[in-house]
Amino acid sequence: MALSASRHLHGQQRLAVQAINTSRNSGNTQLMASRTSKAVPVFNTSVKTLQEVVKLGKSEELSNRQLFARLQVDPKTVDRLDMLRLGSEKQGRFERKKWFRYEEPEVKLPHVSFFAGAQVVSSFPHESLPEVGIVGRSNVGKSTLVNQLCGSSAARVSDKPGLTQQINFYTADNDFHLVDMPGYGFAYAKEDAQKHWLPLIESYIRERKTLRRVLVLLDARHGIKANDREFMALLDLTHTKYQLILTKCDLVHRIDLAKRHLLVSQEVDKARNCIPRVMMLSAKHGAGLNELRKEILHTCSLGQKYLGTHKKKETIAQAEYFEQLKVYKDTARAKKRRQ
Ligand SMILES: Nc1nc2c(ncn2[C@@H]2O[C@H](COP(=O)(O)OP(=O)(O)OP(=O)(O)O)[C@@H](O)[C@H]2O)c(=O)[nH]1
Ligand SMILES: [Mg+2]
Repeated sequence: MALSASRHLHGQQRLAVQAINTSRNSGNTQLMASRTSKAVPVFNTSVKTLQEVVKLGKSEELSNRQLFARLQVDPKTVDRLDMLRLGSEKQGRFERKKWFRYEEPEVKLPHVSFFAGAQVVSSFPHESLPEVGIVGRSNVGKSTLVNQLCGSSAARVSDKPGLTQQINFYTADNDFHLVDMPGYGFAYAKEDAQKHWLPLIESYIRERKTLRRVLVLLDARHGIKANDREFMALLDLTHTKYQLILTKCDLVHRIDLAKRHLLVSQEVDKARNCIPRVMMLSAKHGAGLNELRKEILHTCSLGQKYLGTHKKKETIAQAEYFEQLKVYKDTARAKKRRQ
């Protein structure tokens, strides 16, 4: 597991991250940024723009936080987050008061029930149904996600990190399995326990033939951390398909969420086994869960069974929403002109 984090990065991304690190190490206290310098437009324009920001960071010795603040987001992306109710909103002046909302058609997954827990490889259950594994740092919300995806309370959840201490297998109506793993990067876990879990997770990932995809959960407030990179390097090495999910999106303002999404997407752009689409959700508020449910169903080849008329309903709901959004924006523009 002790794989070098930088090995996972590619060419330009590595340069960008190195430059960000250099700017961080070179002393953030001596800030040379002029207040008048322009924000660099970034969203939707891929690696080139990240380089621009990094160049700016180098020339002005900005910290990561300041670089982050300089990123600009595409209003269309913010509208999309708004539609899916992802990200928090500042109260007061920045709060959007709306009389309409996107009535997202719900995707229902079958209830899950716990059927096996494994602390050693020999306890892994027999390989039968397609499996989706859930990994991530401790306390990122893995067990909560298992519950929220399937509307159950089968998985135990705690606000203290390190609750899940074995690999837990949940079956969804004998159609597929969700596999909840212990978290990594938990500093207070007894070293023995950490030493035990990591090889166990690694064995599961290396050996499990029915494993269709691994969902790597990242806290939207922090993005990709060093131990996430190590884990992703392992997944690349073992040719395991994986996808990144930003969780706890309700705790991040939507502009910052858009920026975080951009940076994470750019970092994994060229990772060999990573699905390029980085998903966002809030297990607490339910935002983004439908998108992930659909992704899981398609991964387990269950789309036809569960998503029969969903696409049609979704198209109608979206058309209605965009129509109302247009009216809302036109009214707001007219009001502004009158003032
Ligand atoms: N605000 C917010 N809190 C969340 C969200 N998802 C999970 N939490 C909270 O995060 C805490 C940790 O959740 P768990 O599901 O136990 O996290 P875990 O990743 O399984 O943790 P370990 O088992 O220790 O690895 C709990 O207090 C949850 O209520 C979310 O989307 N938003
Ligand atoms: Mg857990």
